[in-house]
Amino acid sequence: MENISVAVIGYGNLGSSIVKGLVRSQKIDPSNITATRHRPLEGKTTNYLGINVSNDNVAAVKASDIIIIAVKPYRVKSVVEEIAPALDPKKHVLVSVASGVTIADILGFLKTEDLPVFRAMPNIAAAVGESMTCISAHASTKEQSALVQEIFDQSGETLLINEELMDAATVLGACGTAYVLRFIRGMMQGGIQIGFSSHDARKIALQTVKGAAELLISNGKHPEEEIDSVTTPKGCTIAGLNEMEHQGFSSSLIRGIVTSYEDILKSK
Ligand SMILES: NC(=O)C1=CN([C@@H]2O[C@H](COP(=O)(O)OP(=O)(O)OC[C@H]3O[C@@H](n4cnc5c(N)ncnc54)[C@H](OP(=O)(O)O)[C@@H]3O)[C@@H](O)[C@H]2O)C=CC1
Ligand SMILES: O=C(O)[C@@H]1CCC=N1
Repeated sequence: MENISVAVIGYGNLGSSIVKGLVRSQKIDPSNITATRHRPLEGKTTNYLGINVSNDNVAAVKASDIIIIAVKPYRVKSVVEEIAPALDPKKHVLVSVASGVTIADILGFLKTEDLPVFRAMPNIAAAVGESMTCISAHASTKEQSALVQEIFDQSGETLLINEELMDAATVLGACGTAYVLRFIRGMMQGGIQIGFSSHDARKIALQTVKGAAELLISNGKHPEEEIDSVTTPKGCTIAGLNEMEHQGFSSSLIRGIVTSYEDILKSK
């Protein structure tokens, strides 16, 4: 990976998280990363991470091997059409992280089937090396697939999936960050009501969420098995959990996930 150069077209919430994850990994020299944005830059063409920043998508493509498209879905067509003449199938690999835009859409914008095109669905925890990134590929060699996976491995866990599951991956793995953050906020609100300062409620909620996830990551168990270890018969945990379920806790989560999924399908 050391000699690979990466262009991130769209240095926004997700694009900057991907870049931070890559820089943090120290597997790629920041000077080999170029990120582009739409708004005019205020003078500096390197930023605090040591990467190149620019408004010139075509120059960024020409200077890079891996091109990550991280603009809003409705901008993918114009950006891909803009950079298409600069893309060389022998050199470049294109990766789109845009929600709901298929590989077939991108090939249509490119007007070629020859370029290796990937979809990847990371989340903003890439910035701290803890993303979950699902990846699917078109017309790529094993080496190209391995390279794209290695790039996203630097910012968390990766999973190769069939593209038909990419919208589901978007909901569970990318929107999922927001669902979990809202859960944490709810924990904090409850914690404050029963006596903690916001600061301490935040600390307790975060470490409790992290600990619960780490338990399952380390032992591979189903959550309900560990819930059994927490719920004392006639105890306070089961009383609270059952009340949460009476109020529709799991059901609202499932419905929210399905609604997000339907929203992506509607946008097509
Ligand atoms: N946010 C998330 O958690 C996730 C987002 N995604 C996908 O990632 C994509 C980006 O989302 P997000 O980061 O939230 O969006 P943002 O609006 O934060 O970022 C979009 C970036 O694209 C830049 N941009 C716009 N037009 C151009 C252009 N013509 N050339 C170069 N750059 C341009 C913007 O520039 P400027 O800053 O100057 O306005 C901005 O930096 C979307 O397609 C989304 O579906 C996928 C998974 C998770
Ligand atoms: O909400 C969105 O549209 C994007 C896609 C996945 C996460 N954020």
